[in-house]
Amino acid sequence: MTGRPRAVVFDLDGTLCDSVPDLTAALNRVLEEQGRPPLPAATVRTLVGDGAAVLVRRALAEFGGLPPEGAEPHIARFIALYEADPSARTRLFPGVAETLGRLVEAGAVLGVCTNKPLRATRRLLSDLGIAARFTAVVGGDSYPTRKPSPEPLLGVLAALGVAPADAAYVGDNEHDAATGLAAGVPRVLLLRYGYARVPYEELAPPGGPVELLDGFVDVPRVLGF
Ligand SMILES: O=C(O)COP(=O)(O)O
Ligand SMILES: [Mg+2]
Repeated sequence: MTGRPRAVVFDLDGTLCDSVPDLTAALNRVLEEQGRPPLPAATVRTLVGDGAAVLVRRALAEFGGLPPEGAEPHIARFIALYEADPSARTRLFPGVAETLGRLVEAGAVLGVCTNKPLRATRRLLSDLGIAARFTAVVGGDSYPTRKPSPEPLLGVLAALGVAPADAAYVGDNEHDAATGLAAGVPRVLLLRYGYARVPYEELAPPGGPVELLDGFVDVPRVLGF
């Protein structure tokens, strides 16, 4: 890529918004309905990043074991609860709305590539007032595979009509680093305020294509806008 990218694709949870409070609320409703104790938000934060089904499976399996009926009905219940109200306690990280506006004004086309189910993703982007910034949005259930597979990111870029070589990907965790690299995107930025389960320094060895940022407002400068 010479100069600034034509497209910038963003992860959602832990990158654009702090969604842990609403994920925690929906998850704890599901646990409460089974007579299980609630999980603190700090624990739920460590379970996010592989989509709704894995979030519920991890919560059930790691904290009390699978019920006899299995995880499926509880996954469905969680998704229904979360989709109905994904934004009551969820906030954009500082500078996100303004920075997305700057990028669009500077001529970038923007997309979202998240492991969150697509319906909840669309509703959350709309509730947060940023849906119109994105030309293409892909969720964890949009393709047969989800991140760290490159399939969803390649799908967003195809929808945007931009080659991976002309794009940047901005995320917050180990899956985002792996996804960006596997898709052949030359610039991969990670926000170090996010929900990674691996130390950020390990995800971005010096001299490699993955770069660490402290704040969302740094995205345009780092990408040459
Ligand atoms: O795990 C999820 O539901 C979504 O996480 P992501 O937006 O960081 O991909
Ligand atoms: Mg994330």
